[in-house]
Order: sequence, then C-alpha cells, then structure tokens
Amino acid sequence: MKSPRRVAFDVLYKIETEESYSSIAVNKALKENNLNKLDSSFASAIIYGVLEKKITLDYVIRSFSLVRLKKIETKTLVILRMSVYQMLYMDKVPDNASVNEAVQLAKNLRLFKSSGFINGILRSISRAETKCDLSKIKDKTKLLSVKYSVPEDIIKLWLDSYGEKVTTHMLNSVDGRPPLYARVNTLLTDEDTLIENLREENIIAEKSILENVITLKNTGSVENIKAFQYGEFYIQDLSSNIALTTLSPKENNVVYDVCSAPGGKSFTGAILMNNKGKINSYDLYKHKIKLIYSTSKRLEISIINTKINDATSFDEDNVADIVICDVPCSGLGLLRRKPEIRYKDNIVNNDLTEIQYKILCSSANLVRNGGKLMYSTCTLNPRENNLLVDKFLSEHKDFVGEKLILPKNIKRTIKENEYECSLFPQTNNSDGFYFAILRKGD
Ligand SMILES: C[S@@+](CC[C@H](N)C(=O)[O-])C[C@H]1O[C@@H](n2cnc3c(N)ncnc32)[C@H](O)[C@@H]1O
Repeated sequence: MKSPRRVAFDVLYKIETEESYSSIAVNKALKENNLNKLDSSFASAIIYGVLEKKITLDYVIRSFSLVRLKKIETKTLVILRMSVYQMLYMDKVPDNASVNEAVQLAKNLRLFKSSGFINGILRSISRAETKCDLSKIKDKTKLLSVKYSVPEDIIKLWLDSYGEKVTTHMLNSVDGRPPLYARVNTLLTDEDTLIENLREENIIAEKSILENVITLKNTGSVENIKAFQYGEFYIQDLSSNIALTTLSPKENNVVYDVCSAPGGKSFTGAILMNNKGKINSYDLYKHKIKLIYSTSKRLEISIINTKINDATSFDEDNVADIVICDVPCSGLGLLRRKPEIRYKDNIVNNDLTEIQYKILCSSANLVRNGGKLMYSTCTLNPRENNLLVDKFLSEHKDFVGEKLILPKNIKRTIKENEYECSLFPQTNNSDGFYFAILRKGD
C-alpha cells in the first residue's frame, strides 16, 4: 500500500506533467489507494496546499538553491515543494520528519543522485530563521504574487480592474477549501426535511444565506448519501443559484440553456418552474449531455430535453422566453476550487472572447420579443464579462440591460451597471462569477 506522501507525489506529478484537474485526480487516487480517512485528508492537504502555494514554494526553493529552478528535474521539484509546504504551513509536522520523508521518497523513486541535493536544500531551509523572506521584493505586483501564490498577470488584471482593496480581499479568500453548496430539490422535499435527513446520515447540513441552498460538511463521497440517491439535492455553488434566482424563470416558460452541461442551471431552472414548461438543454459534447439526462432522471425532472448542438448556430429563432448563455471561460472565479487553473498559460489574455461573443450573438436570435437573455461566466476578467456585454449591447440595439433585483442577503462588491453583477468570493462566500440579464425590446 502506498503512503499518503507517495499518493500526494503521484497526483502532483501527474497534474504537473499531464495537466489533469486536481479534484478529479485527487478523488481517483484516494479511491484507488484505499487510504483511511486520516491519511486521505493528509494527502489531500498536501496536494491542494502545494497547488495553491506553488509560486511561494518555488520562491523559497529558489532562494536556497544553487541550481536554477528551471534546471531542477520535475520529480525532484515536486518532492521539494511537498516538503517545503509541510515546513511552512503544516504546524503539526516537525521539519525533521518532512525532510527525512522527502529524502526517503526520493530514494523510493530511485532518484539517488537527487536525494543528496534534496537533503541539502531542505536542511538549509529548516535551519533558516526566516524561511520565506518577502522583504527583498520591492515591486507590489510581484510581492502580492509571491505572498498569495497567484501569477503576476492575474494580480495585475485584478488590480487594474477592481482596485487594490477588492484584490487584496479576494487574494485573502483564495486559500482553503470553499464551502460545499447543495441545491434542495423542492420538487421532492423541502429544506428543513432534507437537513434533518442529512443529519441522520451524520452529515453537517446547514442553511446558507440563500433559501433552498444548504452547505454540507463531512459528506464522504456524495454519491453514497441516501438523500442524493433519492434525488433530493444536487451540488451547485451559491453563485449559480444567485444568478438563477435573479433570472427567475416561471412556470410554462420556454427556456434554452445553450451551454448546459453538466446541467446545474437547467436543473435549478426546472425546479423554479415547478417542473412545468420546457427547457432545451444543449451542449457540444455527447458524453456531457448524457450526464444531464441521468441527473434529470434522478431529480425526477421531466421538462428537460437534451440535444448535442454547437451554440454558435441554431435551427430556430424568436422562440424562447429565456435563454441562458453560460459560456466556456477562463475560470478565474474558481481559484479556491481548482487551484491549478491560475497557472495555465495565457489565462488572462486568452482567446476565449471570440467564441464567447459568437455564442452570445447566436443565442440572442433565440429570444422572443420581450424575452430575457442571461450571459454568465465563472471568471473575474472584464474582457470576458462586462466589456463583452458592453460590446453586445452597442451592436444589438434591440436588447437593453434589465435591472437586477438580487436575492435578499446577497451583496454586490463593486459598482457596476444595474444589469450586471460580478460575485466575489470574499463577499457572499460563493465562487467568483459574473452574470448579466438583457431583455429584447418589444
Ligand atoms: C461553464 S460550462 C456550463 C456549465 C453549466 N451551464 C452548468 O451550470 O452546469 C460551459 C459548457 O459549454 C460547453 N461548450 C463549449 N463550447 C460549446 C459550444 N460551441 N456549443 C455548445 N456548448 C459548448 C462545454 O462543453 C461546457 O459544458
């Protein structure tokens, strides 16, 4: 059986070399290796911690290494990061233990030459009074980047777009695990009954700031929870729930959800519509469409029709009361959930805006006169959000922004047009998210 450190190493190495997503790689590795609860949480803490703090860890390693970071072989670097993470952030692990374990791990991986190098650097870091000395960094963007382990281009984007106060609050909130939110399926149960049922299964379930959205702790694998199997809830972040509650689809509406997989917004729409009306849930990928179909069955939702469709063109027009356009995006609002996203190349100046705009324009043709078009992303980047919607409104004079009436308790963070809202993690404890609602003129 593998040790938790070895499991953590394997996952981190895979993510480093194959660009796998952390949550998928972690769940798979924990299941395959059959680690007990304690070892699982130790391995997960190292994996997520190293991913979150990679820039800070590399800064420390660089400060103590005579070999340039780029020259350090990947397996060796992963071992160093894991050990430095334990020294810097895991109070309960004595430095000696983390150094010895790192050297042993290197030997087990047959990295005999590297084990001396690893031992040398780690012992110097362990002896140093200040392990991470930020005082030498004079540039503000670089300082924030190393301190919070977020790349400089993202920091610069946020400083320029949202200002220093909002950026610092946001950076303070990107570490640590986000809450796990679940949407109550009010077609089958109610919030109080679900909470009671979950508590009977030893799950810590509590109300959130939004009605019919609860937080869960101590779940283990969600698929094993009886209430989940009975279709009484599904996992969905607070942010999507805020957007859908604001959009407020009604019974008997005709709704199109043009980038719909895995289906979260369609399900919440169907529940708000009391399972009456019609929702056409489209996506580009067959395997993703299958997921929508199976979850609809579990939730006993019958008004969702699925279809494979490229949202840059449709066969129909002027038919929908509501169109949901939840486009593919850079995901900068998800840094707490998927820490590795921040290290992708060109994440800030990505070329996604072209497809996002194309999808928004073609989806607009589906909206009937008087109907609503919601554009949303899970990113915090004005190029993909506010500026893109600005452009759409200036080129589509038949649409106007609809004043948003946010649900009770939900607060804005920054001043924006009344038809759009950027949700920041630090304000409502949701993922970062953006949505705008536009109405087609009669
Ligand atoms: C942000 S996700 C949607 C999440 C979903 N709305 C939900 O709430 O569960 C974006 C989706 O767009 C899909 N997609 C990407 N390009 C597309 C295209 N050209 N046409 C339709 N769907 C597309 C992706 O497969 C992905 O499922």
